[in-house]
Amino acid sequence: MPSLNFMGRKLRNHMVAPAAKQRAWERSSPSRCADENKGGMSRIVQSQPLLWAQNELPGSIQDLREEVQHQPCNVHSTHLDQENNTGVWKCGGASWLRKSRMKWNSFKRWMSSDHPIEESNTRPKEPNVPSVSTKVRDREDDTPTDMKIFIPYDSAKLCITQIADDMLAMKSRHLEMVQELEENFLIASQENQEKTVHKIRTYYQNKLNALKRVLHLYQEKVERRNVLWDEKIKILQSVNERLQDEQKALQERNRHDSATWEREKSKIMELFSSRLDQLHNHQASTLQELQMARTEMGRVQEMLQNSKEHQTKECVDSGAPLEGAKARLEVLRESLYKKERELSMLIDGGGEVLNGVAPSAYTRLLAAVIRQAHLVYAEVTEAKQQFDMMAEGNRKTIADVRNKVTSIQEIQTDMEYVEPSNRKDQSEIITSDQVTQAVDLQKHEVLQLALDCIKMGVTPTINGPVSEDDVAALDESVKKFEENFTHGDVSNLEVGKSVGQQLLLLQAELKQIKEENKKMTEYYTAERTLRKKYYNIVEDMKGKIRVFCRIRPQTRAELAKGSNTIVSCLDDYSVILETPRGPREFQFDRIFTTEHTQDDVFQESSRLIQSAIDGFNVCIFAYGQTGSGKTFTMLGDREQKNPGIIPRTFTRIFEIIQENETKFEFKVLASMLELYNDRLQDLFVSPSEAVSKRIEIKKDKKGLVFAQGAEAKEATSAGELFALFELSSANRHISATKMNIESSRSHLIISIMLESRNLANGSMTFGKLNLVDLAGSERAAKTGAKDDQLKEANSINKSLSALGDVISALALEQAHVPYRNNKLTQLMQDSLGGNSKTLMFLNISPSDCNLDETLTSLIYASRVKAITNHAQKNMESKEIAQLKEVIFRLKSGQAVEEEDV
Ligand SMILES: Nc1ncnc2c1ncn2[C@@H]1O[C@H](COP(=O)(O)OP(=O)(O)OP(=O)(O)O)[C@@H](O)[C@H]1O
Repeated sequence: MPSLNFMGRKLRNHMVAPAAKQRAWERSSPSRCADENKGGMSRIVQSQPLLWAQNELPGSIQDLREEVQHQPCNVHSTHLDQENNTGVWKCGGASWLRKSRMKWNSFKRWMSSDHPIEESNTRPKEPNVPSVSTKVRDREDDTPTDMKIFIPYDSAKLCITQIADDMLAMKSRHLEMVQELEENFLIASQENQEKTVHKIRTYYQNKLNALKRVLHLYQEKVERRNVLWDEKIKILQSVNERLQDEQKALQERNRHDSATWEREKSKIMELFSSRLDQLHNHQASTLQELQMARTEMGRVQEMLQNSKEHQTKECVDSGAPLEGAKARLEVLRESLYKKERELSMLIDGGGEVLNGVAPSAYTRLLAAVIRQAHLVYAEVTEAKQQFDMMAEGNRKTIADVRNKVTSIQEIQTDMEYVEPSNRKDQSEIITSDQVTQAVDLQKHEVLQLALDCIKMGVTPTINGPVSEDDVAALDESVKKFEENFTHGDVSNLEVGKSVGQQLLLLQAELKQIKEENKKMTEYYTAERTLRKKYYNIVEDMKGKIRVFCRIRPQTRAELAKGSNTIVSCLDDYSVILETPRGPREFQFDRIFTTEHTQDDVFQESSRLIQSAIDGFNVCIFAYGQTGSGKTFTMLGDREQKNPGIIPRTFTRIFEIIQENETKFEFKVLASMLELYNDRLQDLFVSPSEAVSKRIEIKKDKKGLVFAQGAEAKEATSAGELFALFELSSANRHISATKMNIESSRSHLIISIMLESRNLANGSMTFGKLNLVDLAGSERAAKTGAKDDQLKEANSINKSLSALGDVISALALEQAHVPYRNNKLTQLMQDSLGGNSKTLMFLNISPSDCNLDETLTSLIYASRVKAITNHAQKNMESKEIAQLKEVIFRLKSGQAVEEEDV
């Protein structure tokens, strides 16, 4: 049975009409729809009616294709309507078919025109099944036009139903696809949007971060500057306060002196001003006289003029002379000239004759007054100021008055051009004005002269001829004046002078007291230092553990952070820590500041090296938080430009040995151990070898602690000892903390056994010198330690806390001291509270960022100071030493000489 492919599906259950039947159908349908074939309908449609009448549907593929390809809506509806009318197409499926067709067509249009890509994307072509449109087109091309295929009604119906189903399915699929596409699009756009937003956000976030960093740097800079300024301001403030205090004290002292002086001063000033007033009054009266003389002269001149006119007339009339008038005029003129001379001399400062006083006597009088005044001026500061102010004010007034006088003179010159009738009145006004100004000017000039003379202590020179009577009169007045000065008014001046002198004396006394104070302070400090020194020696003799505190300088990191210094030194023995609750003072045996060198530090500790050689157990150890300067103190810097206690000790040991080699025979043995993660390690062997080595802490019969299993190597020079130390340093554990500082993560214990034999008596001494660089105490959280580092930190803290417990127990003199709690305390047993001289270095940071650690360390070290050791010399007599030697030789199978026994 032949099958049809339709829309990619095989159509089964359809009947293909036999060829004969088809041909008959073709023949019997010549022009069935001739009228309807207006829109170019195919021939198939035109030839249908006959068969339709026989209840047979147009079942050819061509028909279906036609229906599918064209827009048959109106045509087919007409056609179907017709069929309905004829009752052939009765199944009621026309509208259904139409709808399907319409949907199909619209879908086809959508597929072919608008969404070619989507079609290919969403519905991949099956390789062997062509798409509907292609297939139909192919068939159009391939199928001969005269070929007819008849499909039975049932098959067609089924086919159409299937098509409809397909279409519905397809529609729903496409709707889904559209929806999916829309969703995809939405998601994609959303993603795009989010990506863009993310990109923008990241870009701006980066920018913001960079800006923040810059801002942070600036802030740090500003903060650092602020801190510096604050410090400077503080210093300035303290200086200012000190100055203010001093000023207040001086003011206080001056106040009651100046009150007395004020009174005396006003009296002196009154005296001066009354003297000056007298002079001024005299000048004024002289000037008035002069004025009167001038007026009189003017009147006489007028009279003369009148009489001239009269005389001329009379002469003309009678010829008599004007003898009387002339004589009077001469007298007047003479008196006027005299007055003018007096005045000018007075103004020039050198009056020939003043009020009947001769110049030499006048000079003496003036000199006496000026001498007294100058004394006051020179010795009393307030008086000096007052005088200077007065002189300045007076100078200004003189300048003003001179200006006025000049302007009056100018007016006088202009008067020459004024009408003679007006001239008289105006000249009178001007003259009176001139007189007032002249008096004023003289008054101030005299005052200025007096002030200048007082200031410089000189007497103005007066020239001119002097009569005998004048001299006698003046001598009399000078005497009177001097008497007045001595017995009466002048006493005030004396008081002023004595006040000034007292002031000077007081100042000198103050200076002396200050110097004495300074000396006293120096003596006190020296005394205190000496007392402490002796105290230290006594404590040393008693065997107390001595604690030195060393303050390191601020590190670069701390300076960069802008940390403040909170540790200061009161003296060589007291350190003060500024805490939020106020300053706390701690006392130690010695304080070393940043100004102290490695040499200073070693000098203080070198006495103990001699003790070790003398047969004592000596322990020097450094304690402090990480980075506080323990290694710097014990070992020095990495380049060994500033060697610490350990290398210096090596050198010193052999220096002492060399100094005593004629009297003693020495043997130096060294062992170097590390306590890392609660494990003792011999540093003379590599870490890999050390793993298999077991070291145990033991005590010998004398109670001296030693590490069994650790090598002790002999050194015959400082160089050898140093080489041994370098060898051990290479095997040490160090790590970098968060602060990026190379940090010791283990406790370093260097034990130097010093054996000496007295060549004179054969006695043996055994000293042990323990040099310990403890690992840094630290807070794990602060250093950011993790894993191995955290383990290290825990182990270090555990050992240090065990050390703290031992210290507490020893300080409180408890019966049980928990030495055995940790290997560190076990090792240090004979150094702490044992048979030892112990020196502890407490290293601290001066910065506020380490306040907590510094405070803890200071408290810790304060407790250590309370411990008393019982230092004893490890010595054996010659006999014991010899017996030991014999026993040793016997044990080792050597021959024993009689002498030995
Ligand atoms: N007195 C000092 N003068 C100058 N620099 C010092 C002084 N003390 C310490 N330093 C410097 O401070 C830094 C830290 O010192 P150091 O390594 O000695 O500390 P530490 O306490 O031994 O640290 P850790 O416990 O981590 O080993 C070093 O760079 C050191 O040079």
